[in-house]
Amino acid sequence: MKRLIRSFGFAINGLKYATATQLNFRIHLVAGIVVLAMGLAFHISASEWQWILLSITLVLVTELLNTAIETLTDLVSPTYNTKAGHVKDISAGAVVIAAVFALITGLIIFLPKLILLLPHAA
Ligand SMILES: Nc1ncnc2c1ncn2[C@@H]1O[C@H](COP(=O)(O)OP(=O)(O)OP(=O)(O)O)[C@@H](O)[C@H]1O
Repeated sequence: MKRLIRSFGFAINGLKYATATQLNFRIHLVAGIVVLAMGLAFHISASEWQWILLSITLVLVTELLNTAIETLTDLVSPTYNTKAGHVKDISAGAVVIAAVFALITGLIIFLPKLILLLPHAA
């Protein structure tokens, strides 16, 4: 049990490090909170919540893995190296794919609800 709590503490340290050092992670965290608030405001359905939570999780997890890969790359290859550049670019590409997925999901769920709020939509 003590070991489990210790491991959890290390994981929390990782989250703190990513939040403190990565602007993109902070931006995605805030975007996730805004989307959660929108979900509450629009009373979205259980299946819509599942898509939203999956999207937020996917973006934050890829951001964290990207940060870990960037940090490891800097450690292994502090000077310029073409392969190190590819590793970072590929890792950043994974974040972009997750973010596009999240954006499209958000548009599918919230755009019709936002359009209904427009004055002429009634
Ligand atoms: N050691 C390196 N060798 C070759 N190219 C590199 C190296 N480090 C970075 N690059 C190139 O510069 C880009 C930006 O690298 P950087 O480490 O600044 O990532 P970043 O996404 O800007 O990081 P951060 O999230 O910290 O702002 C990489 O995607 C890669 O193309």
